[in-house]
Amino acid sequence: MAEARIGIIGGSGLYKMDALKDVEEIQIDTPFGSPSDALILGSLEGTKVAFLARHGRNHTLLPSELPFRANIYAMKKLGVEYLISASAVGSLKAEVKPLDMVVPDQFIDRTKGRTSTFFGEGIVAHIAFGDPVCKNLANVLSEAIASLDLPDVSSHKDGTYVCMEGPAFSTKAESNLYRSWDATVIGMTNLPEAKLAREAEIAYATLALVTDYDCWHPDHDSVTVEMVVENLQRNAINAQKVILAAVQSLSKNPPVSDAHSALKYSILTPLDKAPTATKEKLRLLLQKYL
Ligand SMILES: CSC[C@H]1O[C@H](OP(=O)(O)O)[C@H](O)[C@@H]1O
Ligand SMILES: Nc1ncnc2[nH]cnc12
Repeated sequence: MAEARIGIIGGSGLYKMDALKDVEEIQIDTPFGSPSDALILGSLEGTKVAFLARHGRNHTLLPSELPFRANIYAMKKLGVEYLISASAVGSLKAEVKPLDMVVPDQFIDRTKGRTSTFFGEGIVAHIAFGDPVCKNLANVLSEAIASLDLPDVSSHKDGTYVCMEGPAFSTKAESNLYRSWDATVIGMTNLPEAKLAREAEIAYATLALVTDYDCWHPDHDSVTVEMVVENLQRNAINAQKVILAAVQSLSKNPPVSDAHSALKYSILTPLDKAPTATKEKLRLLLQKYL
């Protein structure tokens, strides 16, 4: 199987990477079903990367329908060690404007019943998730933004991403509640991904691309898809520049990441006592520890 150390998951508006060369589409089967779409393997200025359109290339999957486990497992199968998520978000703070970029360091989970673990069926693991994002990978993203001159874009290092269930946007009461929690941005996808990436020992960080002020701002209309789409195109162009700069940095100086050994002290079940079928299903994640 072809390999890439760096993975990119493109969210709303980022369905492909224009600069990818020598592209190969790979249909990957996983014990958790099929990913959102074929993974696209290609070269970004000489560095091999794997790209996946989170909602499918034609945006056919709701946030609640995303096959998060299959997506992360497929990245792992290709050898991905660093995973960059590009995601559209609403802003919960006046100073974080549409077109700005945020590299969050925290998440709040407001999803409902999404499967966010590979474990179960006889193998119990509890990963540490106090720092849900790989700090070193997040720094690479922040430095990549800083290295570029992006008109009308301010960059915000750190911040809290509220992950809501959707697909409807928030009520004003909810939006103001999240503001009272000092949250920075809101989206519908990144938290299950971050958890599963950590279980798969993949360093994960988010490039959050602001499209709107959600519905709390007295001087701005409440978010609509039309409003989001208006900003997505410019965000997608900027995001590709940032990702390219980040990939170049990662290929020269791949940072250490605690995520790469996240399972070391997390598995409670003695693996010699665990069901063979589950060990086989999770072999890709567990092989270092078997
Ligand atoms: C099109 S607005 C709502 C939609 O956009 C974000 O998706 P992604 O994180 O994949 O960029 C948000 O989470 C919602 O899924
Ligand atoms: N306001 C918002 N709420 C949730 N997800 C979003 N994605 C983009 N804008 C959003």
